[in-house]
Amino acid sequence: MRRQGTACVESNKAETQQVEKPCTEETCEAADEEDEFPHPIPWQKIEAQELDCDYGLLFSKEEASRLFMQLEEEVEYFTGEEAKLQVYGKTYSVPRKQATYGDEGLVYSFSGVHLAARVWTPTLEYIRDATTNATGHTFNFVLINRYKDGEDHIGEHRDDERELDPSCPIALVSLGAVRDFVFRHKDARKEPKKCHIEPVKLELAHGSLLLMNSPTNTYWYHSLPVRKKVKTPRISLTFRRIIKGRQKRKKE
Ligand SMILES: O=C(O)CCC(=O)C(=O)O
Ligand SMILES: [Fe+2]
Repeated sequence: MRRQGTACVESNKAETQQVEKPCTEETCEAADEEDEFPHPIPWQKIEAQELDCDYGLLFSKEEASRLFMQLEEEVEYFTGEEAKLQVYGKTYSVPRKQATYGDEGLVYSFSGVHLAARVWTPTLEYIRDATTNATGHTFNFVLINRYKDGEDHIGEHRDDERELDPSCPIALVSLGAVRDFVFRHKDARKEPKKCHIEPVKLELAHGSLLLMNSPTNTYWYHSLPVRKKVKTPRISLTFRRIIKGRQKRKKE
């Protein structure tokens, strides 16, 4: 992604990050003029050893709420077998709802499931294009996760599937309830711990965009932990670029 000349950041309450100082109105304007993308947003850089992310607010609260409601009408989530997950030969229910949309013929495979993309809806195209305008990257696929409340979650994983284009970051758009998002370095997970690398914890705001740049997903696992106090739903959209020739076949 290309960044504005000056980072103009409020705060995303990243617990372990240094927050850059907000810039003045003049420097923000100057940075906007320099930017080649039509929808420049104030980015915050989030860095740690082998972790490189950019975080910013892509949509205002009002627009994010409108998009959330439209997605509630439009998105068709998987049910039945497609809503299950396979780990070491065992089948589990996914503790959230999932859907995939994208360019024709795309299939995304992970944890033993092969998810075929439905055709983009108008709202998904709008969010995808806003993400492209803000980042300069194009995406041909989106995985949508819907968490009905704080009981729904996603366990630690890396999005390192071989069909993902390594030159394209994963762009995570959040709508709805604010949730914690935790990165943990792969060497800090196993016992005995190889090294002490602190986790990186973020709060993903309504309307926010988190760009996970290379090599983040090679070294860092991420999760959205259970948060029992959260009583309202959240939708996450992870826009990706899949290399067509590398996909596995969809299971018959
Ligand atoms: O809900 C989130 O923000 C995370 C989703 C995620 O990690 C994924 O779709 O791979
Ligand atoms: Fe992920």
